[in-house]
Amino acid sequence: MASSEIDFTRTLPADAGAPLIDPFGRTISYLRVSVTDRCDFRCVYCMSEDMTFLPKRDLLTLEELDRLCSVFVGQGVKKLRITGGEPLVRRNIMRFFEGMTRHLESGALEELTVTTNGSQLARHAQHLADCGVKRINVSMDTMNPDKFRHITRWGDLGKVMQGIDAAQAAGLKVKINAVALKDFNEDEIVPMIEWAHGRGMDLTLIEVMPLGEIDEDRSDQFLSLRQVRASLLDRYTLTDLPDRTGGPARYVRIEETGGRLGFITPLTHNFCESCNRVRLTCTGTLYMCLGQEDAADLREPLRASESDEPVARAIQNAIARKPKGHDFVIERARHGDKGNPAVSRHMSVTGG
Ligand SMILES: Nc1nc2c(ncn2[C@@H]2O[C@H](COP(=O)(O)OP(=O)(O)OP(=O)(O)O)[C@@H](O)[C@H]2O)c(=O)[nH]1
Ligand SMILES: C[S@@+](CC[C@H](N)C(=O)[O-])C[C@H]1O[C@@H](n2cnc3c(N)ncnc32)[C@H](O)[C@@H]1O
Ligand code: SF4
Ligand code: SF4
Repeated sequence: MASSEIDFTRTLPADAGAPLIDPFGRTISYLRVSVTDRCDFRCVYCMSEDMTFLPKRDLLTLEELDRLCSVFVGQGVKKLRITGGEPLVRRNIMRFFEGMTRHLESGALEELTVTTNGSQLARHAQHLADCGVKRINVSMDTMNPDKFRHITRWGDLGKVMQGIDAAQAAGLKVKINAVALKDFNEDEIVPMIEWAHGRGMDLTLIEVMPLGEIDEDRSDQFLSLRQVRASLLDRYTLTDLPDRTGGPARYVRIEETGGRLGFITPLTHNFCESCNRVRLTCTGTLYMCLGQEDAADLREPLRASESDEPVARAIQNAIARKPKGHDFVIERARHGDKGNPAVSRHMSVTGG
C-alpha cells in the first residue's frame, strides 16, 4: 500500500479502552490535531510574513495520522478537531476525514470538526458534511475586504464568504471566530454580531495570546474582552448561558438578536481547571497544554512497531505529565515582549 493511502480496515487497538485521566483528575476526551503547519494566509497576530515551514519528510503521513487518531479514539477521545496551519491546504486531507467517518459510525467518536480560515471551504464544504462533520469554525476578523487583506497579509475575503455560503448550503453549522484586536476591529464587533446572528451563526471573540514570534508587538494588538463585554452592555442585553461546547468559550445570549456570543479569554479568565484536551502536531508531537512547552514525541513509538501498544503507552505517559494550566502573563501580552513570547512556538504549530 502506498504510504499516502489509508488502511480503512484498521480498527481500534486491542488494548483500547483505557481512559486518559491526568494527575488532576481531568478526563481527556478532546484531541485537537494540527495536520499541517502551512497556511495560505499570514495573519499578523499568528505568523511572521517570512515563515519557515517544516520539510515534508518530517510530517506524519495521512495513514500515520489516521492510525494515531484511532489510538486516541480507542483511549476515550470523543471529540476530534482538525486544525492547522490551514487544514484544508494539506494535500488529500479529505481522505483523512473519510477515514475518521468509521469512528463516527461506530459511535466511538461523537464529534469530528474543523477550524479553518475558509479560503478552501467552497470546494470542500459538501465533502466535509458527507464525512459526518456537523459544525465548523471559520476564522474571520473583519468584514472589510481591505482590512481583511491587511490582517491576513493577502487573503481574499470574497473567497471566505463563498466558503461560508457553501458550508451553510451543505447544512453545516458555522461558528465565526474573530480575534479581538485593538484599533483594528473594535468598531466592527457590533456589525459582526448583527451579520453573524442574522445568518444563524454564533460568533466567538478571542483574546490575543502570546505564542510565537511575529513581526508586530502584541501589546499593540491586545484588546481585553472584559472591556468589550462592558461596552456591549450599552447596546445589548446579555444573558449568561451555561452552554459548553467542550471548548473554552463562555457564551451569552444577546436578547436583541437572539444569537450567541462567545468569549475566549485565556488571559483574563482561567478555564484550565476543566481542561479536557491535548494537541497533536503534524509531526506527531503531543502538547499537553497550549500554554506550556512540555511535549511528548509519538512519532517514534508509532513508527517503531506495527503494534499500537507502544504508542498507546506513550500517550498514557504523556497524559500523566499534563500540567495544571498555562503561565500566560497578561502584562506580557498587554505591554508586549515582542522578542520573548510566553511560548516560543506559533499558534499554527498546535492549531490554537
Ligand atoms: N488557552 C487556551 N485557549 C484555547 C484552548 N482551546 C482553544 N483555545 C482558543 O480558542 C480558539 C478557538 O478555538 P477553536 O478551534 O474555534 O475551538 P473551540 O473554541 O475549542 O471550539 P468549540 O468546539 O466550538 O468550542 C483557539 O484558537 C485558541 O485561541 C485551550 O485549551 N486553552
Ligand atoms: C491557528 S488557527 C488554525 C486554523 C485556521 N488556519 C484558522 O485560522 O482558523 C486557529 C485559530 O487560532 C487563532 N489564533 C492564531 N494566533 C493567535 C494568537 N496569537 N492569539 C489568539 N488566537 C490566535 C486564529 O484566529 C484562529 O481562530
Ligand atoms: S490564524 Fe489560521 S489563517 Fe491565520 S495565519 Fe494562522 S493558521 Fe493561517
Ligand atoms: S491553557 Fe492548557 S490547561 Fe488551560 S485549558 Fe488550555 S490546554 Fe488546558
